[in-house]
Amino acid sequence: MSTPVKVAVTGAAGQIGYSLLFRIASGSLLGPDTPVELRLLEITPALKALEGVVMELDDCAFPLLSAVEIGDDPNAVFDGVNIALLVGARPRTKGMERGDLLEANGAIFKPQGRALNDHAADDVKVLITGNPANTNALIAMSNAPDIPNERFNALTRLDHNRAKAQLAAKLGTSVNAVTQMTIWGNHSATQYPDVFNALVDGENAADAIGDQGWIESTFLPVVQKRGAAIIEARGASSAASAANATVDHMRDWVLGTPEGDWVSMAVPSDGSYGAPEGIITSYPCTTAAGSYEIVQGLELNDFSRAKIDASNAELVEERQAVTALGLI
Ligand SMILES: NC(=O)C1=CN([C@@H]2O[C@H](COP(=O)(O)OP(=O)(O)OC[C@H]3O[C@@H](n4cnc5c(N)ncnc54)[C@H](O)[C@@H]3O)[C@@H](O)[C@H]2O)C=CC1
Ligand SMILES: O=C([O-])CC(=O)C(=O)O
Repeated sequence: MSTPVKVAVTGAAGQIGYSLLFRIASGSLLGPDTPVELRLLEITPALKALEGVVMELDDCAFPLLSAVEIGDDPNAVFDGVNIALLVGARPRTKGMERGDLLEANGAIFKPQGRALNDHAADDVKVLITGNPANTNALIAMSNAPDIPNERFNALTRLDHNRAKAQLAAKLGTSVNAVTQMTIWGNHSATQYPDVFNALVDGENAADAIGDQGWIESTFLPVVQKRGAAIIEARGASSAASAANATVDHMRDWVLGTPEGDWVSMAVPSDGSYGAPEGIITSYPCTTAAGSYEIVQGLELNDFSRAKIDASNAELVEERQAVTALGLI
């Protein structure tokens, strides 16, 4: 067996943590041949609950789980970590938009960015799930000048998976038939799920749907507002599906995407497709050998262009807000 990979998870005693840790320890993240060491960060009052979760991890007797360490000091917990999954943040409740969490949650990511900068392994990859995910990732990245920017991603894979599921249901096919789906922009209600560049059984998805009205009035709002619909139904924000998407994103980043397909990842903009540089925005990406590339050369019609520009404009506003708060 190889040396254990050190995986940090913040907010480990929370809802998402309760699904995520067991998936990581069972081998879903890095495969059946890679042992993992978990480094779990929580705020001090949640450490007792976290001890209970660790007891449950012990009771699973996972063959791949080599060690678990917990703590409330990011400088200690992030020491030598190769992967950091930053989940810990307050979730929104009914009636809130994710951006309403900027001030409260943004403050968490500045010290965590610094701690990663000072203590993580040289190869660290950082994925931000805690909302508002794109701008929290920008805060963490901006406070970690020694870590290359492209090692900071934010999660839009849940939106990507939701879009695939809605499309497959509409066309009465399997999710496996849906490829080349893209979420553009912010993980917020302005995100743009793009069916014009997606394929269903190899055919253009928009052509297969053949109904612009359904795309605009049903598909887009259902995907954009799915998080709110889950809060309405469950009384709490999505957790198991968010943990699943977090695993999907990091697994693909480390292990690679399949030939002929891509995934949605919020990554630092390099100006591709006219996105302003210096924001973290969702793009179609392929990955290989632990690195991602933004898929180039896709055609965007005027409808798509306007939606993507609006979502990126929202990210610029969020960046201005956190700049004014002194977080970046
Ligand atoms: N990007 C996405 O697709 C999704 C993002 N989310 C977001 O993920 C975040 C976590 O959601 P849940 O697990 O449901 O929330 P939760 O409230 O159940 O758990 C959050 C945990 O984070 C901990 N925490 C707070 N401050 C911390 C800090 N400074 N360091 C370490 N831990 C800290 C809390 O003590 C709590 O245990 C929320 O911001 C939520 O909105 C949720 C679903 C999807
Ligand atoms: O909607 C929320 O607040 C939680 C979340 O990000 C999602 O489910 O997409």
